[in-house]
Amino acid sequence: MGFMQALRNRWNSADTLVCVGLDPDPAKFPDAFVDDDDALFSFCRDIVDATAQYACAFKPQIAYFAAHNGGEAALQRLIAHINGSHPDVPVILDAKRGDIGSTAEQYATEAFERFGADAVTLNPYMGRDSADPFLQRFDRGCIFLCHTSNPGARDFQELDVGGEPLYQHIARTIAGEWNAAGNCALVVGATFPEELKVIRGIVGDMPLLIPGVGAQGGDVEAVVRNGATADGTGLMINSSRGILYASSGAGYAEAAADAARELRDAINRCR
Ligand SMILES: O=c1ccn([C@@H]2O[C@H](COP(=O)(O)O)[C@@H](O)[C@H]2O)c(=O)[nH]1
Repeated sequence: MGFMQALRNRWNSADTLVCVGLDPDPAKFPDAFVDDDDALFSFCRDIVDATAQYACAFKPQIAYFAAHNGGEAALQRLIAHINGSHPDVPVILDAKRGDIGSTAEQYATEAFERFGADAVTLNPYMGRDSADPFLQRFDRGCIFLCHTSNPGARDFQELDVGGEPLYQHIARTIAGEWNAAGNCALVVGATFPEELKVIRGIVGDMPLLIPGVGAQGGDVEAVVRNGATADGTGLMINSSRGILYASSGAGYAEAAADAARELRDAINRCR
């Protein structure tokens, strides 16, 4: 089954739009991991197992693994663990890749074969040929940056390009020309709810990955009101730090589960 179908199944069967972000930072780990040489994997595994029932997707951010010796091997084992123990929950590798075609081929192999991800985040800045190696993988999700959650998103993404802001041109191009196989989605920050509304109007029912609630302060109610599709789905609302570090004590996994459940419930109250 491809990423898009797995995502729709998960939205419906688990009744959740929560994407659990996996951004492991050893400096924030509970004391229980001080002497654990495999802490990146063990901490994330515990979070995954505690939150899977509330997740429509998991989103490991590659930088938090690649920053450490052995971290990429830990990421590989973590995704294998998710695929083995929680096979209904798709995995989005947040890597924001984008390069000339021959290099992009290698990045596609990295995401889908080496790491076994179901979808990957991509930067569309280098254009169609940089995206083709990913778009041709019909069973995998290609999630392109459209309007990001950070303050600097305005620097380039809102520049006028021929009568409309660049982010709207990106949304229109990807929803139209690039989405022939129906395997595209967009990243839109929760911190820009008005832009989210405009993007939803352009892309129809295309799934949107929404970072920026929780630690970045995005408003859940505004996200659901402006971003959900008519059937109350269409969104993967990500929280990373707000779930991972809900507690630094011995009950970190239970606290993460509580945070994920509370986010699911807050979202569902608005649907
Ligand atoms: O526009 C974007 C694109 C990606 N991200 C990533 O999402 C998470 C957010 O983490 P929080 O702790 O929930 O703030 C992180 O992995 C970012 O790299 C984003 O924030 N904004």
